[in-house]
Amino acid sequence: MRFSANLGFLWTDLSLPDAIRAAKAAGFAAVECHWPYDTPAAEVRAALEETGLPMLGLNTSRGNPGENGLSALPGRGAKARAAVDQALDYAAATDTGAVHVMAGFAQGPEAHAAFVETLTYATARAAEAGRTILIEPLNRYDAPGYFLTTTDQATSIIAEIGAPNLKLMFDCYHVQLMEGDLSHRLEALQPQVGHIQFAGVPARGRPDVGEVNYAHVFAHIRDLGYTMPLGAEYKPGGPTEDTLGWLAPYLR
Ligand SMILES: O=C(O)[C@@H](O)C(=O)CO
Ligand SMILES: [Mg+2]
Repeated sequence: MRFSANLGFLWTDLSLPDAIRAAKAAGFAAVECHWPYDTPAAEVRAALEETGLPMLGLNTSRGNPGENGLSALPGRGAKARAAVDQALDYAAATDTGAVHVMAGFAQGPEAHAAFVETLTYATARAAEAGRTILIEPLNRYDAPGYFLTTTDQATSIIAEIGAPNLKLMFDCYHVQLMEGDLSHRLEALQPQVGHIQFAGVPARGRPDVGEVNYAHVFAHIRDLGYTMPLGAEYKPGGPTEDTLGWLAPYLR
């Protein structure tokens, strides 16, 4: 198994380039981030080249304070497309494979239509550069009112748009809180999955603490033939190095 360090949560005490170096030193095979826009892309690219780690993904902007993405917000289409452009430009400058297009807090048919419109734009633009667009259902405890909450909703949107580069971000943490049944869902949804993330449930801490047995889940993912690095997207609650005991068996 190979793992990707999510630098939105891990090593947040370091600059993004130094966090990339720390992830390499700890044995991660890849990195991913949330919103890297305050760091010049050239600095991130240099750290990626120095370490040899790929950047797997980054997110579109959340928008104004209190917002959590713009793509499903009726009347905000121009801003949503600008966020997509910003993310794809940063991805091009850092050779990042995927962009997670964040839906935002919205409900109802108009939000659905807005989200489909933004994703249609995003997938067409991303396809020109061979990049993937990800959509991610978030749980109702952390993101109450978020538009995208279940894997059923996500796969129905993916089917409606029909773009081969539109994929599901299967975050085991969110899926466990909303739906459970991780093993069956991972198996059934494998064709639509573009990236997998994980964290301990329910505290979103290190993965070897909580109600999910990740040693079992990781073995199941391996047995399904999935070979991409899995995204460690958890809040360490202290020095990241002190939380990496779960990783050690996979580095031998
Ligand atoms: O799970 C998450 O929260 C993230 O993957 C994210 O992209 C930001 O909401
Ligand atoms: Mg996630």
